[in-house]
Amino acid sequence: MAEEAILGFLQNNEQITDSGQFSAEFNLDHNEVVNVIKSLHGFRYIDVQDIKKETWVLTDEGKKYAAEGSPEVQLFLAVPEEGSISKDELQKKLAPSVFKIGCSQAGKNKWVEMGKQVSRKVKHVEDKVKGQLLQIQEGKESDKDSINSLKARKLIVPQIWKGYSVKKGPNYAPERKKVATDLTRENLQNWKELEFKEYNFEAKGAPLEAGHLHALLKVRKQFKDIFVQMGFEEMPTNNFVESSFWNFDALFQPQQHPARDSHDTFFLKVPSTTRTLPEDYVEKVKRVHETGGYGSRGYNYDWKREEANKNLLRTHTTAVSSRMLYALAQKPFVPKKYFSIDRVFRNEAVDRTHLAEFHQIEGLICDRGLTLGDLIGVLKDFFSRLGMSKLRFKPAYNPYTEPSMEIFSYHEGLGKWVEIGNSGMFRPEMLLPMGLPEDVRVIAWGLSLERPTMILYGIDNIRDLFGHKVDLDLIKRNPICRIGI
Ligand SMILES: N[C@@H](Cc1ccccc1)C(=O)O
Repeated sequence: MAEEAILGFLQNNEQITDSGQFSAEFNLDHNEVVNVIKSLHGFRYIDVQDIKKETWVLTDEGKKYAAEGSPEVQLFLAVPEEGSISKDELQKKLAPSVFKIGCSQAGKNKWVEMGKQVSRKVKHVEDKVKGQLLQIQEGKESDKDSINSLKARKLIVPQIWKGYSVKKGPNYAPERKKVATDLTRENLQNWKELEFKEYNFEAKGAPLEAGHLHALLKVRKQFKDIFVQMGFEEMPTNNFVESSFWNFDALFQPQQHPARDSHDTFFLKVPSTTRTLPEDYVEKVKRVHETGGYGSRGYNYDWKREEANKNLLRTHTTAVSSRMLYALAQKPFVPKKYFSIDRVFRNEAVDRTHLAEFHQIEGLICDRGLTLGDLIGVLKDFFSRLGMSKLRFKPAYNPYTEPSMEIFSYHEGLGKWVEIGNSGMFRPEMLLPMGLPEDVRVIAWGLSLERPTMILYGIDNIRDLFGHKVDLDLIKRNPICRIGI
């Protein structure tokens, strides 16, 4: 229908100036006309030019008044011709919004006298608003004043109308020839008899159903790149199961510490204990817990080997750092910069911001004579590479670091300071039993991977990001969000 009309019209006329008017004249649906135009254009039967116009369409409220009359007229008609009606009575007769708007408009128009009693001030009124709305609904031109007043009352909104002007194209013919579009076996065998559709190099093609990287993986890669640029080596983190010894004891975390409770930590049933620990070192750790040494008073309690042997799911990647530092201490000293990004587990109540497992990012530098100033300098360098240059530090407590500092950053988007990590200098009670030289200091910090990822991707429920309820669509659609420069 539309195709015949367009090709037929162009046979006798130079052009279709406006596909909208054309559709109205020939009583065709404009959407259908547009589809045909696109298809004919694809085969170059026609040349086209876009037309964009601003038109007005009725809002839901506007449509209601176009059908039922404006609120002011509805209100006027509800007031008796003679005498008056009480305001309460009038209110009962009308919908609440019609009453409210009707009162103010009919009052403004001086159609009614508004008091406790309401009465008419004029004999007849004309529903201009309804008339104007109908005119717009029918696609007729309206004057500026009515457009402005309807717009102010939110009864109409602008809409961009898109159409085309159309001329004959290089392949124009009054009737469309059937062309072959696919390179099938049959089409290739009959190629001499067939005409093939021209190849469209501009066509978008079918969207690819490819794999998509999870947001956490993308952000992890960025963190990894930053560490590598700063000269850090990655620690091996492939052991989710760890002994309490490396997770807690080696970190000078006393055996009565609440984090070592099964309410906070997942302990393993099978195998419930570790097989081997370095005995000499265990002895030194026991001593520093019980009686101190290296300038420390220790905790003064009975340190139990069975407690240290218990297997658990590591609660922080600092367990890996303690293994690595111990290994480092067994050889002639060389300074090191280490990092890791991997999973840790905590026995937590799950809510919008907590899961029982998450990822920790951890960095440490081990060298002679490091100071708190070095730690602050490294943190400023590290976080500025993430685009966070406004930092604040708050004194904090960790059993294994002294001093310890929580790290806060000013988040421009959220307009407030947010906690982004934890840091500190490992205690001598931790480093000296390992056998590291006395002047070696270790500065370290840790943060979660989930938190910056949620901020970057605007996700407010961690369960949408990770776990069995993860939103697969989000993974498909998520863009590359760059942190830093
Ligand atoms: N292990 C700490 C982070 C941390 C790492 C290194 C030094 C200080 C703190 C945590 O779980 O929050």
